[in-house]
Amino acid sequence: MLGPNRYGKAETRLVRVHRDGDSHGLVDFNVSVALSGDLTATHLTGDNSGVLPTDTMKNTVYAFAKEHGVGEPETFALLLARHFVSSQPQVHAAKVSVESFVWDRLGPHSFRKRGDHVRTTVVHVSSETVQVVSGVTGLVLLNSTDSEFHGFVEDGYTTLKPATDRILATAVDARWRHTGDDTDWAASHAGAMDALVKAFVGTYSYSLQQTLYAMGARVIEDRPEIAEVRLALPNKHHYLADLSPFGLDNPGEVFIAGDRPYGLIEGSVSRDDAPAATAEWWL
Ligand SMILES: O=c1[nH]c(=O)c2[nH]c(=O)[nH]c2[nH]1
Repeated sequence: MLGPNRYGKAETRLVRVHRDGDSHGLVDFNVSVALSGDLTATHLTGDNSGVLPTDTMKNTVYAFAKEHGVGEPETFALLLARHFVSSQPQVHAAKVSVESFVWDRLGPHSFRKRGDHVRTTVVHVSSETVQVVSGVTGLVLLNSTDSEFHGFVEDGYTTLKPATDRILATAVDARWRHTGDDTDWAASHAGAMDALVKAFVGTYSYSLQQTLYAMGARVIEDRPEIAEVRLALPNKHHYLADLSPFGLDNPGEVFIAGDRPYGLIEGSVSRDDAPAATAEWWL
């Protein structure tokens, strides 16, 4: 029996220049489309009469970028998702994901790509429901103190020493689900980012788990349009270098930046009255 299925064009790379006079605007997106609906025939018999080619989806991304311009990623994703659901009767739901790469302006037509985090958007549209999820990935943060970790379980395999002053560092992977589908997306994203960063900076931490909850709670407190936040926080361990063989003291100054393995702390924080999600949206 054929199970759940969907199909689409993944990772269409779109760069849109808005030539408004001498000062140009630049938008740099990676757009993925996934459609689901009445697609049994193509799987079971190869009857493609209900299959909109993924090549057409890619073309639609570029044509819409020209015809409608490209503003906020949420707006562009909603436009595309609604188009596929409303124009193709056999398509019952569309998921459009956008990775948005930020370029800082250097001049009227010159830009420098920001190397760190990527803004993300995933919208799900069906004939009855709309769900908008915004987020960020690869936002690297570090506190060089105000972090402790002790009081943990110790069994026969535990070697970790309690820490009363350590580096706490992570690369934030966060998604947040909006209550509605009509918000000032730019202001909302900037506000959520600000809340995440301020909570990381301002929390005296006894575990990355505690910091995770503080970050999610701060977003929920600051942003009424957001129903739920999901966070995946790798614990980017920094190990104190042992300099005693060289007769050197090392009171929290020289560290070895660890790579793998890393702790991975994941969790969700939601508003008490958050409406239920209408589509799956795990990280
Ligand atoms: O903040 C932390 N949480 C943990 O669960 C954990 N486990 C560990 O070894 N180090 C840490 N640090």
